Amino acid sequence: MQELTCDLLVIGAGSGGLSVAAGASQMGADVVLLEGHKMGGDCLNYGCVPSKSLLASAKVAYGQAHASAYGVADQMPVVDYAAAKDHVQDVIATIAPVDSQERFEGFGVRVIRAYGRFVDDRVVEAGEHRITARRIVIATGSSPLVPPIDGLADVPYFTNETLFDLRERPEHLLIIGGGPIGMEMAQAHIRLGSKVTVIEGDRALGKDDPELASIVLDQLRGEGIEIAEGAQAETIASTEGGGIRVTAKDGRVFDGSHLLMAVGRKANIDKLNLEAAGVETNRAGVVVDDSLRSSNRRVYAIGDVAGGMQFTHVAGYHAGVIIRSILFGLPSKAKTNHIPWATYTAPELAQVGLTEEQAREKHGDRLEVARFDYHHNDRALAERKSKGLIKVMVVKGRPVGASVVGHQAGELVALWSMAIANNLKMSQVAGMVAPYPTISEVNKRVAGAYFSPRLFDSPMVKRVVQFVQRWLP
Ligand SMILES: Cc1cc2nc3c(=O)[nH]c(=O)nc-3n(C[C@H](O)[C@H](O)[C@H](O)COP(=O)(O)OP(=O)(O)OC[C@H]3O[C@@H](n4cnc5c(N)ncnc54)[C@H](O)[C@@H]3O)c2cc1C
Ligand SMILES: NC(=O)c1ccc[n+]([C@@H]2O[C@H](COP(=O)([O-])OP(=O)(O)OC[C@H]3O[C@@H](n4cnc5c(N)ncnc54)[C@H](O)[C@@H]3O)[C@@H](O)[C@H]2O)c1
Repeated sequence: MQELTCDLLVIGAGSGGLSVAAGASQMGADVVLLEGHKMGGDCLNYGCVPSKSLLASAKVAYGQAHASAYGVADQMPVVDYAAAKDHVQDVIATIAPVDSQERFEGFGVRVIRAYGRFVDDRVVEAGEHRITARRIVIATGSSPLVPPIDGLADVPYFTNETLFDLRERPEHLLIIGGGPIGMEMAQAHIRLGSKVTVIEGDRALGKDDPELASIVLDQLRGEGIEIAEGAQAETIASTEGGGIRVTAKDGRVFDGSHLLMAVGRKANIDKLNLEAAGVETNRAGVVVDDSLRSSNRRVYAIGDVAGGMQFTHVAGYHAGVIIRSILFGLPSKAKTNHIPWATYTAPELAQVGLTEEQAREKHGDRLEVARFDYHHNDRALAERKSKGLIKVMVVKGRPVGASVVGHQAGELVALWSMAIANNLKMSQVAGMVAPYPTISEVNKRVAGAYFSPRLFDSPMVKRVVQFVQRWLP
């Protein structure tokens, strides 16, 4: 066993761990990084990157089949599913050097390719190494949750860890779970030529505003995806023809050729022997305070394993929060009110801060909701992507949440993250000038919509204008 000591030990080389290791090492800390599997973690290998790449192939296929509205003949797309997967792997390979062992060794990080396991409150073993660290960061991410559904163990099924390796196009893909993984993969596959059925126990896209989510669901159903809501999968079995049958609690039956499980995540804590370190856990993962510290003050947890919002940009944000505390000993807290998320279906669905329902519950009558429809955005009309809506929840002139559905919703929501993070007023957003014609004018126009009734429906404003006009030379 080789003994090592360091300032900072990072366990997990995914979105969170790599950000901490890169930042801390470049600012002078002595960093050891452990990775038991692939550098880059879920996002690069099995998550964001492959899913968005496959959606990009799907978008091209859909565009070919729906070109005539633009004066270009529709073409039945000839999809080579395996070639689309080659495209996915090519994108991963292009990004991989950024997350590579070589790059991190170039920063001076000692990278050990082994799973880490706590021995006591500040010592971790990994492979042939025993590492004693002043501070330890758990950034071990999450894995697909595979619930104990009757019969599941007896049929072949895919998760996000195996789907991107599948080379033959599924004839009929059954997807259990109508969250972001389920809905993104549903649209990717219907557009690439599979039949798709989504079996959702509650409400599809249930974490988002229902009014906006329904615009996405209408589009997906219009493209041919069967979305069964309130259908809790209860039993799964193979059929005689070699297919798969899912039966819901209420008796509904769904037959298909392939099955994707997309019912949420479980934190990767099993291999860590956290009891030895006195690190408390709960069902969501490692229990942390606002500073992302665990019950062991030397040990932090960030990203998916910390059990909160599970997104790459959250893992990256967490990294910044703890670097401040670990390297400089400064107080630093993670906030959530300005963290956006987006689901990359077409149309996209994005959220930051409170939804209308949450804002109504928290702020009651003080809440005002400004709305603006994509149908009034000239660029969206020119592109024939005018199905969309933005809602901004405003309290005392400041945004507390924004929900966007439509073309580039994920891009639009970033502005509202900045507004909320900096406690900006709606007047400051309205003061921005967006180039014409861009989709981002939607952001300015919704701020304008907040002020319109105050300016255009106010007898007082009218009286002042008439008075001033009488006296102006
Ligand atoms: C299909 C899919 C699509 C997604 N799309 C998006 C998206 O579009 N946008 C977005 O923001 N998020 C998306 N996500 C979520 C995103 O992938 C995760 O939130 C993000 O990867 C979390 O980063 P992390 O650093 O916490 O964990 P990970 O990136 O998973 O990294 C954890 C690493 O730790 C390693 N590890 C685990 N245990 C140990 C141990 N004991 N010792 C050493 N190493 C260990 C693992 O091998 C892994 O490499 C998606 C997820 C999925 C599944
Ligand atoms: N665009 C993005 O940023 C993006 C994309 C994909 C994933 N992610 C991240 O990955 C996480 C996991 O995604 P997910 O879609 O797996 O999880 P999820 O928790 O968001 O959705 C899972 C869905 O499965 C349903 N479900 C659970 N058990 C069921 C059963 N037995 N039968 C039928 N339905 C059942 C739930 O009601 C829920 O709607 C997301 O929460 C998100 O943080 C992000």
